[in-house]
Amino acid sequence: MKRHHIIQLTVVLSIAGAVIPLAITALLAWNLAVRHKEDELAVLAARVLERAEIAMAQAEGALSAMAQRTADPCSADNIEEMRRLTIRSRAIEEIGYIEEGVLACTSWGSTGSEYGTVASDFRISNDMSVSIRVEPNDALGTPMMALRLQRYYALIDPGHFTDVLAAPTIRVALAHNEGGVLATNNAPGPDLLALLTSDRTTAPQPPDVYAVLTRGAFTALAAAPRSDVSSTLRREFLLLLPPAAVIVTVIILAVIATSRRRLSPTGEIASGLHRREFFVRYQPIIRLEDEVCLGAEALVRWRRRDGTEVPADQFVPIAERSGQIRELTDQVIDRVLVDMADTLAKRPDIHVAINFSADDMDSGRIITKLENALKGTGIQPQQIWLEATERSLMHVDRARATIIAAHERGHSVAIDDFGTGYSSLQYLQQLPVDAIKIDKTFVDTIGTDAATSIVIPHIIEMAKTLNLVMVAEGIENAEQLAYLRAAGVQGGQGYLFARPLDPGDFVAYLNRPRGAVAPEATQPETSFLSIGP
Ligand SMILES: Nc1nc2c(ncn2[C@@H]2O[C@H](COP(=O)(O)O[C@H]3[C@@H](O)[C@H](n4cnc5c(=O)[nH]c(N)nc54)O[C@@H]3COP(=O)(O)O)[C@@H](O)[C@H]2O)c(=O)[nH]1
Repeated sequence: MKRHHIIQLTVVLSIAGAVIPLAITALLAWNLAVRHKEDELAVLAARVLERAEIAMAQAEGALSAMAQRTADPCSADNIEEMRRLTIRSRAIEEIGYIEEGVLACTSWGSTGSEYGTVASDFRISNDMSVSIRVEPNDALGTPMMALRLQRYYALIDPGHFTDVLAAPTIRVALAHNEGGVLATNNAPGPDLLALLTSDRTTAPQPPDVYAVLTRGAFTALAAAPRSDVSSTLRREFLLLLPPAAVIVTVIILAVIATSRRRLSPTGEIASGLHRREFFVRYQPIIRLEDEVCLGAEALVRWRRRDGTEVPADQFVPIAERSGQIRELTDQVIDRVLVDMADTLAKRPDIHVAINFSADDMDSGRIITKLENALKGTGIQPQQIWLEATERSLMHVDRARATIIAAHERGHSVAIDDFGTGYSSLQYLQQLPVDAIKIDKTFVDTIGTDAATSIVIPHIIEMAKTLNLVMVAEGIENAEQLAYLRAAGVQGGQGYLFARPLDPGDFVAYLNRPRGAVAPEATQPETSFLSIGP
């Protein structure tokens, strides 16, 4: 993914990382606010039910008490008792006695007025019936509910059930299972009343927040408009905001950290490895004696998606530090075998030197990797050289074990950049390497009066003493070539011969007619590379 795409994605994910948790928080706050409102409404509905139950119980009790009296129903004593029961009960408005359709007396005295035919709407028990809407003759105002036992009746104002202390926006209703809606307060609409009378699960959901409670034969409803919820919503949202802010911060930090990682060199190398953007160029290695090409050094390159080519020294050290060098080495080995399988199989006199890092040399895992990779390719292990810098061989014991294992399989091993590291005679004696590659910095001093120009004769002497093959790096001019050839350095590479080449160009270079010995004539025994285990 390109840099600006990663930055765009980071911005989008950061915004989403902030918006989504805040939206979820708002939704959660809304649900909590609704839940709290529903709880408040349930308390109101419970109060309505309680009032209804108490009122009914009081009316039933009063009627039973009156029915048990033996005195003349409309005697002064009986009327006094009716009045006493009416006054003692908050719910009962009136108790009366009916005789042959005539209201003989009530708690307020004798009347003699017509009672009329009042149909009963439902029965509480076998002998107690209820009429929901009774218009009392003495016009107490609102329609009343009448409970009747034998000839006694008690009038209850149903408004008393629903007349609970609540905000004006709160709508309340009470229904009896058999009698339907008994009382309402603040005029609940038909959609709310439907919740009392029909199946609540199938009834259309009203826009209001509501609570419906059923106890015994009564069902009570309390409802509030959604706008009432907003007052508690703010409080709930502010309560949830601190944890939401923490989540948002964590998400944004994680997004930024991930994109920084992806934008970091390590992240970019990881993407490059994932997309296998690394490829190999081959710098010819020349036998100085007759300038015959005997092989090549594999030098990794990175072609980014935008087409830019990154040189090895800009990413190899990073890959070494980040532990990505293993994957990189593996991809280089695979690439070399793909690029060179045909050429190496046809030309057993040719070798390719692959660079390995400290991690590769310490772990020794490359030996197995090479062994597996070479299987069935027709390439001889002798044709793959291992190159490692002196710094890569610092853990002498582990490096020696890897070198020995390489020898056992037929590979040769060269110390790269010789002279720039910790090279000492003792150190070299401990490592059974086959060749040294004299670093370019020393080759550069040939023919100059640089202070380091005196080093190269010593390196050459030391290598000869230890019977090591020498390959000089970075030969750029004829003077350097002449000096090295005269000093007995067997091999060399550098821009004087060729720059690192693409595989096809290297094969063409290898087969070039100019000054080259015919491939058939270039037999391994004539090569300085015929050394080895
Ligand atoms: N672990 C691995 N290390 C690798 C691998 N491929 C390369 N490397 C190491 O990276 C360092 C830089 O290498 P590179 O940029 O490829 O440079 C090499 C040559 O291009 C350059 N060269 C060769 N001849 C000349 C010359 O005449 N003049 C001149 N100015 N430069 C020249 O030198 C580098 C050769 O390096 P080496 O022989 O290995 O020292 C370098 O340390 C590589 O080792 C890899 O796959 N794995």
